Amino acid sequence: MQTLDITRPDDWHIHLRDGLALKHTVGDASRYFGRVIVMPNLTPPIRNLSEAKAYHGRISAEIPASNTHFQPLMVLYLTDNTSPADIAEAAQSGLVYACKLYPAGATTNSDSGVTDIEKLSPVLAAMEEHKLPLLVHGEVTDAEIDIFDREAAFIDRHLRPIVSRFPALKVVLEHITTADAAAFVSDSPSNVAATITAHHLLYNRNHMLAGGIRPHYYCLPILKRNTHQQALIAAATSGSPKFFLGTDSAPHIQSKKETSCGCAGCYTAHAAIELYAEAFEQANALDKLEAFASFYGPDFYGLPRNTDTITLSKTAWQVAEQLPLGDDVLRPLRAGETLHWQVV
Ligand SMILES: NC(=O)N[C@@H](CC(=O)O)C(=O)O
Ligand SMILES: [Zn+2]
Ligand SMILES: [Zn+2]
Repeated sequence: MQTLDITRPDDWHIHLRDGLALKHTVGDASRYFGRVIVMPNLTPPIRNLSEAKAYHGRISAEIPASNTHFQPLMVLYLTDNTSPADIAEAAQSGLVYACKLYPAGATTNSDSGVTDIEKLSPVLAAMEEHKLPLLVHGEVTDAEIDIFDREAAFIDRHLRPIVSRFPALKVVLEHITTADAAAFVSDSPSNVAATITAHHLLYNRNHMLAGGIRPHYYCLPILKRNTHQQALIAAATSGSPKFFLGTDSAPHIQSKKETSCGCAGCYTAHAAIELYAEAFEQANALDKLEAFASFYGPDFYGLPRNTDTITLSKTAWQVAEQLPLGDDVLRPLRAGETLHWQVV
């Protein structure tokens, strides 16, 4: 039987939600991930240190007592009202590891996001000064821009200017979906990086739309055409330290996905590293998985790499049709289908 030992991986982009859901999301995420960067897009969002502390407490309460490897890293949600003082306080706390820019209206729970990125300059300057990374949902929100072009448009309109105006600011373009994003990140200085999800490595828009519409593949930024998928696979398996693991596991109850106006987000926390292993194996690049999953993320954030390991084995297993989410259910990615890798 084929096995693969890798240094314990971290997830640099995950949605754990809140309340009753935490039991299930934390349960799945904490199986083998070390650190997870916890997205702050709750309603209301996590806007300052005191909200981050309270949320950290609610997450920590769901970590099994026997688990000594799992560590949630908190993120602030930038709004039009975020102040440089909020940034200084968060940076000095040791509890907050980044701030997230959601253009208002770009994605799930982004209504409180930033309406005018220009006005964010004092906050970005404070983040640069306090060495707090900026995490970006990189899509423009203009109704006239085609949904498949929103990431590329964001890079040209907003990201290039931010990167050149704040040259020491660490920037992570989250969940990239295009060749344009991969090229932008590759061509930028070393303070600019990107996370890549397993589902954007495994799928393109044909999987979502050809032969029937499959709402469980619908996420934002939306799956693009195959040529973009190929560029993401090339980036993830390139050995470049600018690209690292961020699942964007984003749970929504089944009834909110399978409806006339379904929510955006794919749930992958039940099988995250297993899905990445499949994608890397398909690209003949299993030897590149460890650095992508376990080295480049902490290196970018300036944190130590994990020192223990996990073992993957090539053993087929079937994903459940449904998983609990609070007092409801969700349909995980690949529900009812076979996966080929398993964590021992
Ligand atoms: N990716 C998604 O489609 N959805 C995420 C939000 C996000 O990461 O943009 C969610 O919170 O559901
Ligand atoms: Zn996003
Ligand atoms: Zn996300």
